[in-house]
Amino acid sequence: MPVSQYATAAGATFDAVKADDCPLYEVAGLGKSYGDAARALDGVGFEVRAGEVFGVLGRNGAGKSTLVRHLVGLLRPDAGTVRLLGTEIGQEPRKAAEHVAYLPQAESALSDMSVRVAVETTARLRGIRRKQARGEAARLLDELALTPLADRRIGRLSGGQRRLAEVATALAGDRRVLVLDEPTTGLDVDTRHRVWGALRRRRDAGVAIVLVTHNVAEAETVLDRVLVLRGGRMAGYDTPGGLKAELGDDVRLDLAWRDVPPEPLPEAITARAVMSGRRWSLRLPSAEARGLLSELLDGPAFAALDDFTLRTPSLEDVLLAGEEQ
Ligand SMILES: Nc1ncnc2c1ncn2[C@@H]1O[C@H](COP(=O)(O)OP(=O)(O)OP(=O)(O)O)[C@@H](O)[C@H]1O
Repeated sequence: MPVSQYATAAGATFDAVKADDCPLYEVAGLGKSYGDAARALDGVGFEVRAGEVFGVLGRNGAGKSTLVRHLVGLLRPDAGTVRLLGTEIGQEPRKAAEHVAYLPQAESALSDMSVRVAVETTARLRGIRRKQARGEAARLLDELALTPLADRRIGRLSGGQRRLAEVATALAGDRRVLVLDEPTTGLDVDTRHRVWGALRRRRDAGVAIVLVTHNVAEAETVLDRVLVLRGGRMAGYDTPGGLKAELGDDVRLDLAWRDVPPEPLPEAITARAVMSGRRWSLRLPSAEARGLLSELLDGPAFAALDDFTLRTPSLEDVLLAGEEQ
């Protein structure tokens, strides 16, 4: 298999499969049930290539964690196959251990270590020599602004600080595949952006990143391709732009009322808006949205409006689309 050298932001180099070579992951017809419950995954198939951030999106219970646990060899499929670098993962579980860094939703194994020791130890376990591991840990902590917390025990950090330390350990050791389940949960906005930046740099260095996240609006800036899961089935598989194009020329109209919404309102609004207290939101064809908005702005309802926005669809709208129809 042809390989080429990529340098990562952490300073190390390693052989990574080129983006246009064979995919790192090939998943076909994946199915999984937990006992008698409905299928957690059904007929899921996709590829993940080097040098891309591949997003797995979906609502709670859609099957995202079940899917990534298959990618790292922690679950065996009931149906279908998961291939990593051409080999079926169940037949060679060591391959995942060798090439993939996995960040689960909750990581407790590292609680007793300091941040620095956890990152260094993870790098060592991933085959990096002691001196290099020390250097890599220092660079990683610096990159993620964790240096001030380097000597604190992970178990004694705040929830967000702990999550960031766990992200740092996932990035240690320059793995060619990162499988990250909700890496930014609990992180503040600056820290989330720092993590997105770190992921982008690794993607640019040829690393393949599988990313599960509920921070869809932000993740959109980093995602190259996306798999949308709904009830364990594939509801979309494309670039963010391709998925949004499927929504046609629809736009989203968000309305925030000062107090109680006035009556009467156009039925086109009341019948279709998703209402969350004073905030209403609806997706509709752009021409209709413009008409409705000017009707609202010209009528008595205008005085009751606190704010409104009319915008083109986002990836969040793609996720919402199946629920609204
Ligand atoms: N260990 C388990 N035993 C039984 N059912 C499970 C188990 N783990 C998950 N499930 C079920 O499988 C389905 C998919 O769960 P999964 O955790 O993969 O969803 P998810 O998309 O990761 O959700 P979330 O966004 O809430 O993390 C859900 O219906 C869930 O209840």
